[in-house]
Amino acid sequence: MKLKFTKMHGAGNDFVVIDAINQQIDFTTAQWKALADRRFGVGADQLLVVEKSTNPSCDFRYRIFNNDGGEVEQCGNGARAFAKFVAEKGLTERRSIAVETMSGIIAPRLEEDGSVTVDMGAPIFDTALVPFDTEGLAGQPEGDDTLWPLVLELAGEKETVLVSVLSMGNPHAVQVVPDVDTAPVELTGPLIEHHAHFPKRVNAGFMQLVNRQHIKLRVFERGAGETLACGTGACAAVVAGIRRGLLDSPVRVDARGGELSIAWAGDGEPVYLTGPAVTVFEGEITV
Ligand SMILES: N[C@@H](CCC[C@H](N)C(=O)O)C(=O)O
Repeated sequence: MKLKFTKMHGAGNDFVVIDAINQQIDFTTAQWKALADRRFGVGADQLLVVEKSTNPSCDFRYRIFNNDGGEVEQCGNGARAFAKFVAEKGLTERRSIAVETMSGIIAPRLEEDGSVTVDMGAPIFDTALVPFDTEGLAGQPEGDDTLWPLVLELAGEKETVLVSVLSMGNPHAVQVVPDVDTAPVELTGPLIEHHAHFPKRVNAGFMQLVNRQHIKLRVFERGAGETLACGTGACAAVVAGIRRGLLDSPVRVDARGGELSIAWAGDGEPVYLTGPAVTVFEGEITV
């Protein structure tokens, strides 16, 4: 079967975007994985699928598959690419759309300057919903109920890292590091991703505070490894920093592939993610 696709990126987090409204798609996990493969396929951190929604208050349904073939709940940079894709393909005339995802409705809006702002919904702190199993963990530090001590096993040695645990529709564990360039992202990222206390695995964020409205961030993503940017990771890091009293909204987030901006007014309020969405090329592949 021949499949038409568009290669896009958002601050270097790259995607294969597929119109499943005008094409019939019924892929196995192995086929998703093959398409995302950087040597044998097109190559992408995530595959994004555009579908019709059955929810009358939504314009589209948005499905997300990680590079490892697994379907996941949310993707922030992908949401910006999604909004640009449906506009460029003429699938909608609207500049603001409501999009059904596995973890609720999000609302991307195309800005005049070409960037996209997404209402990502409110962060979730209930550990059962992240999901995060707190049984057997040592006591939490005073002041923030989302901060947890996580014990990692590194070459037989135990090391405790303090992580803020929350969900942006998908699970995140964010820690503050002195310098993102020397942070042990490749070493501890996989250990955090697969930590036994996260039954659905987790995205591991490493943030460096530059000032109260500016951070640097690296994210070791669940199912994709370290990416050049992670939109939900940026939302989670800023929410964690504001809750810990370290940051003030809005916050500029420097990822390795570009700059994002995050605004959040506090508990119960939605997080707004603004950043670029770029079309790289169109293609057709036999799958
Ligand atoms: N790159 C994304 C997040 C994609 C999903 C993530 N790897 C997960 O498994 O939850 C973003 O921009 O948010």
